[in-house]
Amino acid sequence: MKRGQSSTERHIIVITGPAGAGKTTVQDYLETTYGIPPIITHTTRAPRAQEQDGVDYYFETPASFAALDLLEDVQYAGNRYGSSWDGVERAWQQHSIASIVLDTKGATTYQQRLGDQAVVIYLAVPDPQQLRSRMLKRGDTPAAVQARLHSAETQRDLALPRALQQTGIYVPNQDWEQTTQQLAQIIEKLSND
Ligand SMILES: Nc1ncnc2c1ncn2[C@@H]1O[C@H](COP(=O)(O)OP(=O)(O)OP(=O)(O)O)[C@@H](O)[C@H]1O
Ligand SMILES: Nc1nc2c(ncn2[C@@H]2O[C@H](COP(=O)(O)O)[C@@H](O)[C@H]2O)c(=O)[nH]1
Repeated sequence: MKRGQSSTERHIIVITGPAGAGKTTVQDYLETTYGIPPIITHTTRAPRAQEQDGVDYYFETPASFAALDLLEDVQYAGNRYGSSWDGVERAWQQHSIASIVLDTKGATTYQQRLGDQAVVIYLAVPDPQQLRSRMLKRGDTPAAVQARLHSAETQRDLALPRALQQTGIYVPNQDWEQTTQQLAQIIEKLSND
């Protein structure tokens, strides 16, 4: 299959939403529960405690990031992030459904470029105090949490963007049990496509 060629059988679950909403938690759950492989993306951000190169991200320098052949890339809270067709194809070699965690700008790009192959899930946690306490609980420093919450990108991602309102699936992530039930419905529908 050529890069970007449309296929009815292969899908990417694009998980988006504000910082601290639970996107990585959902991605990990989809992998452990359904065997859905994550697409690993690239960033110039420094690794957090416990994060590993090649597992959580490919951690890049500004120079190595600039040399990448990327499908899309963004600036988020002062760092660069980007994803590649190679990453998508590597995940699709393992499973017909893959997942990727993106900001809402990247999610919009995936929807525009992949059409129905991109299934966008918007994880909603509308209360910034809840996002703050989740990031603190995760181990982020208070200064990092403050900077992240005040970034223009997090403020933008607090709401589902207009471009995703028709096709994006709104998933409130307050009650984890309810979240997993909604995820099960999404996976069942995709598996029957
Ligand atoms: N439904 C939930 N209820 C309570 N806590 C949750 C829920 N979902 C995720 N969390 C917790 O919230 C914290 C942030 O989750 P996670 O790191 O997955 O967010 P994220 O959206 O990937 O954040 P970022 O974009 O900043 O990387 C984690 O400690 C996670 O365990
Ligand atoms: N458009 C893209 N967004 C990405 C990519 N990889 C991660 N992200 C998003 O960036 C922010 C910040 O991530 P963090 O790990 O530093 O908290 C978050 O919204 C991610 O979803 C990417 O390749 N492209």
